[in-house]
Amino acid sequence: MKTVLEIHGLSKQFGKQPILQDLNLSVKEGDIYGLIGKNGAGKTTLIKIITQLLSADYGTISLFSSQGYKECTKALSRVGSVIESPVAHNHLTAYQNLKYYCTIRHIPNADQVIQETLKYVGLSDTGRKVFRDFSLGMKQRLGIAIALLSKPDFLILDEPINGLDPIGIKEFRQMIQRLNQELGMTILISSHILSELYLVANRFGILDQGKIIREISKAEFETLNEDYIVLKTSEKEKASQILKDKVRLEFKVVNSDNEIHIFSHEQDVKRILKELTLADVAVDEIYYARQNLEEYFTQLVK
Ligand SMILES: Nc1ncnc2c1ncn2[C@@H]1O[C@H](COP(=O)(O)OP(=O)(O)OP(=O)(O)O)[C@@H](O)[C@H]1O
Repeated sequence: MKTVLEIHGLSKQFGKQPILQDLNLSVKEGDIYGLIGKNGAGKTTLIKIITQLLSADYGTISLFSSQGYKECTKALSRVGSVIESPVAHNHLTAYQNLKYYCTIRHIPNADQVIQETLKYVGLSDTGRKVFRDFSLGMKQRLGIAIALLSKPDFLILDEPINGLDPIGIKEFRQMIQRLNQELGMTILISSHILSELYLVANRFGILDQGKIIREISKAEFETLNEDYIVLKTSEKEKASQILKDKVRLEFKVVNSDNEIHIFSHEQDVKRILKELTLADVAVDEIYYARQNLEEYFTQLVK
C-alpha cells in the first residue's frame, strides 16, 4: 500500500518547552487515521507543521513520497485541511462562501463543483441562511466543503468532532466514511473523543509526551483486546476457589473493587453463575466486557 504521509524524527519546541520530540508517523493510502492525544499533547502543532503553517526544528516530512521540503510544498496542493475553527465569511451563505473560494483558487466549473460539494457535506438545503447563523455542525461541514473544493487526495481535520451534538457526530461520521469509500480519500482526524474516533477511523496513532507512542490498526486492536467477564463479589477467595476447581477458566483478581476478571466469552456467564450459586457465593454483579479504545489509551498514557 502506498504511503501518503511519512514523518521521521520530528521535533518542535516553543521557547524552552518541547512539544514534539523525535516523532515518527505514517499514514497509508485509504486510511482514516485517528490521531489521539490529550488536550495540549501537540496535535494542532503537528498538523500545522504538516501543512507548513509552522516549521519544525528537526525531522523530515514526506507527502505522497515527496523528497525534500520543496517537493513537499508542491505535494500540499493535494491536501485539504480544516485546522482549529472553520474559517468562512459570516455574512455569506454556504453557496456564496464556496463561490468566493472557487474564485480565489481559480477552480473551473465552479457552479457544478459547488453543488456537488454541498451535496457531499449535506448543506444543499441551507438556502439563504448565512454562515453566522449556522449551527456548529454546519460550520464544521462548510469548513470541510471549502477544503474539498480543490478535490484533495488527503484531508486533514483538526478536532472536527469537538462540540458537536450526537446527531452532528453521527452525520459527521457518515460524511467521512462516504468521502473515504466513494472518493477514495485518505483522511487524518485528530481528536480526544476516543469513542467517536474508534467508530470512524481504521488506524490510530497515540500522541503522548511529544511522540507517537503507538500506531495500531482497528483490526490489530480488536485481536489484541480480549473479552472478559467481570464478576463482582465480596467473597473473592471463595469465588476464586470455585473458578479454579469447577469452572476452570483463566481469571485475574482485581484488588481495587472486589472484582474478578474471567477471560472468557459471554456464553460462559450462565455456567459461572450456576457454579457460584451452587457453592453459595454471593454475587453482586456479573457481566461481559471488552476493553475499549478509551481504556487502552488511558493505560498507555498514564
Ligand atoms: N504558538 C505557540 N507558542 C507557544 N506555545 C504554544 C504555541 N502553540 C501551542 N503552544 C503550546 O503547545 C502545546 C501543544 O498545543 P497544541 O495546540 O498543539 O495541542 P493539542 O493537542 O492540539 O491540544 P488541544 O486538544 O487542546 O487542541 C500546548 O502546551 C500549547 O500551549
